[in-house]
Amino acid sequence: MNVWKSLSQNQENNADRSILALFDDPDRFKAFSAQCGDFLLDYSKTNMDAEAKSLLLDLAKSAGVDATRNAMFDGQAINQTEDRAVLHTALRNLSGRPVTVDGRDVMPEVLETLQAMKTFAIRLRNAELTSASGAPFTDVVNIGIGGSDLGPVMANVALAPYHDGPKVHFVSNVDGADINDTLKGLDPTTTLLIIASKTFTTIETMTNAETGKKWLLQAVPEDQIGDHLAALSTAQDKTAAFGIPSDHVFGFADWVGGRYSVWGPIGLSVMLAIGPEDFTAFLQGAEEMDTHFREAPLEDNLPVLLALVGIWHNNICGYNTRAVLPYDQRLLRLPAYLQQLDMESNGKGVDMEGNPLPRHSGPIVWGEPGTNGQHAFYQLIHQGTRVVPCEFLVARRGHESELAHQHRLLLANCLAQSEALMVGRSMDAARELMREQGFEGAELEKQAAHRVFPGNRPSVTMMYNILDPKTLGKIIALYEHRVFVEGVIWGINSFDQWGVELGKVLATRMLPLIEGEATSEDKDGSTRGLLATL
Ligand SMILES: O=P(O)(O)OC[C@H]1O[C@](O)(CO)[C@@H](O)[C@@H]1O
Repeated sequence: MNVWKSLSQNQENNADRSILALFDDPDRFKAFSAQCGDFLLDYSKTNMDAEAKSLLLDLAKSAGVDATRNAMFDGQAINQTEDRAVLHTALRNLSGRPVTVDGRDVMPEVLETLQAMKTFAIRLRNAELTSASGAPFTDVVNIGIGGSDLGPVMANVALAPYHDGPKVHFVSNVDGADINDTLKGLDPTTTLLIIASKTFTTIETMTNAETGKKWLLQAVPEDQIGDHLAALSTAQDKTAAFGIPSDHVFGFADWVGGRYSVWGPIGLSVMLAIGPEDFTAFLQGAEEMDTHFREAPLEDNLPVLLALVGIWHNNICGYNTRAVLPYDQRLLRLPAYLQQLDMESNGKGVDMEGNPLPRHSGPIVWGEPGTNGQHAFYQLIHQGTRVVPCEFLVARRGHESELAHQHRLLLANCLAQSEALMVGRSMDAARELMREQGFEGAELEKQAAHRVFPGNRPSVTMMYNILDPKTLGKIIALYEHRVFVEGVIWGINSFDQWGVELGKVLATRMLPLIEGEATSEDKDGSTRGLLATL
């Protein structure tokens, strides 16, 4: 029987399996958790049993996860629709181990660029590299969108305790409100604008870059404007045309995907905020996870296991979303970051050969930090008609040692939520509760029904010592490889994003209609109707 069928069979045979009952096995936690250093992945609170786990591992083996992973790390062009290697891992290959693309070792150039970023960051942070007036830069604005924004924003918020450089801001949306509100409080004479765009053609970024440049020109002489600009891009001809001096341009190759780019030049704003040393620790954390992913056997391999949990919930149990719930306020932007990483990578409908997929690909990823979410959408997670697998992340300790009691409360809430999801509350327990409150008869029955928690709802918990740069690097690399493994199992290309193209093309054609320079005759009735109201 094929493995997919065996997995479905396992699930059908155990449709009423109780997650809690799986803990009758005293070794359940040990067998269904794995570690990479202090980072622990607990997937014991899922309804996966030993047979299902073993079948899932067979699935990973038969899909060739090992071989494709090696092909990725070795620089083969696994992004087939763009004929590109996929080498974000080279950006954190601090060992300098040779990585060849088309017969050429790319590592000398990668390390040289990293060194150039460090030199730039040190000089700016030490006020050796100054604004046109000679004053130190107080503020840095990263103008970018998608992968040229979400990664640096997420890391910047996550690493707030390590900020000791200029204040870093982010502008992404083409909505003028974004740049207007960001620049409003800033002084152009002490602000550096970083234009972050892999292609240097993205309409939102280039429009905001022009607006930003005009804002600078109000206070900075035109011939010195270059002092206030930097660029992060693969398109160095375009950065020069924009007026950015070559020593303020940090390039990278096309084998770094946008949503995988925070590790290189796109991370410059993070490096400016936290300093090169902490940025290097961020890379080291990712490098550690890379080594673990390459070397740990599949059954102990965190990215593989997290991917298999995802496949189990999505394809076998039929749960179509997953909630990322960091009990770590500084991971506020992690869900948004993972939405791009996961949904842009694995939101695909055809396999490598272009054939329609026989089963669902990537799930809907969403989330918010706890405990805030508890007072918002957890109602649905606990009592709604849909099952939402949850992914909790929590540190063993916080940075605020003087507020350790608050951290204990945070931990208590995190652990209580996964317990509540699994254990639930039976009708009998709810009746008892209502009886204690003086209800009886039909009213007791009615009130009790509202207080039942079905339970048996799955979650995974990831625990780490503290959210430092190294741990953040590990978390992000873990999720990158998880997305990769899931993609390999579905047989899709996780590294292109053709699904974003059509909207871009239509927006370009729509603009003249909005500006009244073209007629809307060939548009559908809804679009015509909407245009008519402008
Ligand atoms: O860095 P760029 O080239 O401006 O692209 C920004 C983003 O746009 C996308 O291409 C999707 O629209 C993302 O994949 C990418 O991260």
